[in-house]
Amino acid sequence: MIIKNIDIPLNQKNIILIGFMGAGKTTIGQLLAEKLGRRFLDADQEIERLHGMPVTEIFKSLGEPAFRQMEKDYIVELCQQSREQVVSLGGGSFMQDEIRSACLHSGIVYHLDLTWESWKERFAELIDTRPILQSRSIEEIEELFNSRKIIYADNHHTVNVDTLTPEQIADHMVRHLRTQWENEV
Ligand SMILES: Nc1ncnc2c1ncn2[C@@H]1O[C@H](COP(=O)(O)OP(=O)(O)O)[C@@H](O)[C@H]1O
Ligand SMILES: O=C(O)C1=C[C@@H](OP(=O)(O)O)[C@@H](O)[C@H](O)C1
Ligand SMILES: [Mg+2]
Repeated sequence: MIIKNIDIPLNQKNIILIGFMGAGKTTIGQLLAEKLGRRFLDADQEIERLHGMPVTEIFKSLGEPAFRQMEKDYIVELCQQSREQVVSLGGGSFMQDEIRSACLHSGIVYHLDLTWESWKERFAELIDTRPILQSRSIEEIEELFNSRKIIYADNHHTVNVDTLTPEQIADHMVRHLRTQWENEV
């Protein structure tokens, strides 16, 4: 795969949010984009728009492999073609090598990290809209959480989201990004 957008200035790179379902990627990405005056793209919302159905329906009627293919097509293309966006990924997309590689080469990747204890408190509000959670026991979800954490460790910056509000996290990221942009030589 040829990856474009590698050699662009740091302040033009897409900012890409990764992390487990419910970590706050969509909520914080939207806030961060507003604060930076950038366009916001949520991969799931864009896939829903492109294919004309909700993610839950894609899983139900076309199956998970079809959804993973849609994610790969959409995110790899986005990494190649766009700059200066804030992009929130779906939690499973970073498991695909091509997506991970395209994001890490072309963007600034922030991992929104939270502990299993904090995550469990969000479980009830996630279950209806995350098909991946519906077919698993809590023990299996914990296993998935731990195995994905290893993959998410491949990032540029990690932000712990256990105790702060989305607003505080977005503010922290703005400060962090501005420091990086100012220090670029
Ligand atoms: N820092 C936070 N503190 C408390 N609740 C949060 C926080 N970030 C997100 N949430 C809540 O968790 C749920 C999942 O958030 P969402 O942004 O959809 O996560 P993701 O896109 O990572 O799956 C939402 O109900 C959201 O309001
Ligand atoms: O982790 C996953 O496999 C998924 C995460 C979801 O996005 P969020 O991480 O925004 O919840 C969505 O892409 C889909 O339900 C699958
Ligand atoms: Mg999301």
